Amino acid sequence: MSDAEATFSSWIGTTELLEDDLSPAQAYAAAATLDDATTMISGNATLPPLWHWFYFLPRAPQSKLSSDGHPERGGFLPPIPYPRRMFAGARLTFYRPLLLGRPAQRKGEIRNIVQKSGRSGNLAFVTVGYQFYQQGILCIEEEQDIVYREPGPPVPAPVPAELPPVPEGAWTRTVTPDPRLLFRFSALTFNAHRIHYDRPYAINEEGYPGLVVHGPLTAVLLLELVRHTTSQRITGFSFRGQAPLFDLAPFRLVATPEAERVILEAQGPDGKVALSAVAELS
Ligand SMILES: C/C(=C\C(=O)SCCNC(=O)CCNC(=O)[C@H](O)C(C)(C)COP(=O)(O)OP(=O)(O)OC[C@H]1O[C@@H](n2cnc3c(N)ncnc32)[C@H](O)[C@@H]1OP(=O)(O)O)C(=O)O
Repeated sequence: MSDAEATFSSWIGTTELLEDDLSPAQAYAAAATLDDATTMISGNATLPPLWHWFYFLPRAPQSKLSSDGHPERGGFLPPIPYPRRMFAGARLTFYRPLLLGRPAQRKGEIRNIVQKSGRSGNLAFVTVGYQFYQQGILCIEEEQDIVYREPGPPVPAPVPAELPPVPEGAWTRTVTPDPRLLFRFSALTFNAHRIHYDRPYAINEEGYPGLVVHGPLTAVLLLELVRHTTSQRITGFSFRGQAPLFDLAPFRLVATPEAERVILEAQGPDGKVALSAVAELS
């Protein structure tokens, strides 16, 4: 066990309970942000997979935000001393869709804290489990990996290169991220992390070459490509962020269907995989 793991092990098992009434207003805002004119949003509609990320928003008062924009650590999340927070990945099982306009509960729990040494320096991964309930029934189970990096050299911008060939039968979409999209996604998720909308901060403080695309935004865009292309039910989804994407160039989404699943990639302008994912279908 590393020093950091020993120091913060008492956080494992910490829980948090949030309630949300799943207002249709937030789903309308999500549909607008995603340029989605077809998803039905009404009192009895169901929430598409991953759209629960637009609910159960953080409630830290302004005076309790850190300089990076996230709520101060040391409450539900442990006070890991590495300053650069990123969303590293998640694994989800969708048992039944949440219903809009009805109260729902989110139970959160700190499940694990692991220190690793990566090419970018020392890393601490915090795994957070979430369970979503409506009328006492478990609807979604989720595990998120949040990574904290120590400060390191500036992250270079990807060098544009030819993209790899698209596999036969794959669905693709090119996304041009811009500050308007990133700002609206930050607003939807009530995420004040400055790397997504404050360019001088992202470059001068955290060492990125531009605004950082939210991992959850890329994940939502990939799963929306699946949802709008197949009529099969999405029962599971997992993803891992391998390299950041920036608002400096378009990136490509590639979805390759297999028997009961879809293999997903977000490819950066350098042709490398920035985020890999799998959607399970039934
Ligand atoms: C919202 C939100 C924040 C965001 O949205 S931030 C933007 C989205 N996230 C990203 O762009 C993260 C992209 N990933 C990276 O930048 C790098 O993968 C990362 C996490 C910095 C690690 O890179 P390294 O080169 O330093 O690490 P290595 O590849 O050498 O691996 C070292 C060990 O760590 C494990 N590992 C690496 N990446 C992940 C991952 N995504 N999930 C889980 N584990 C990971 C890797 O397996 C190695 O482990 P070993 O046991 O083999 O040593 C918000 O803040 O809310």
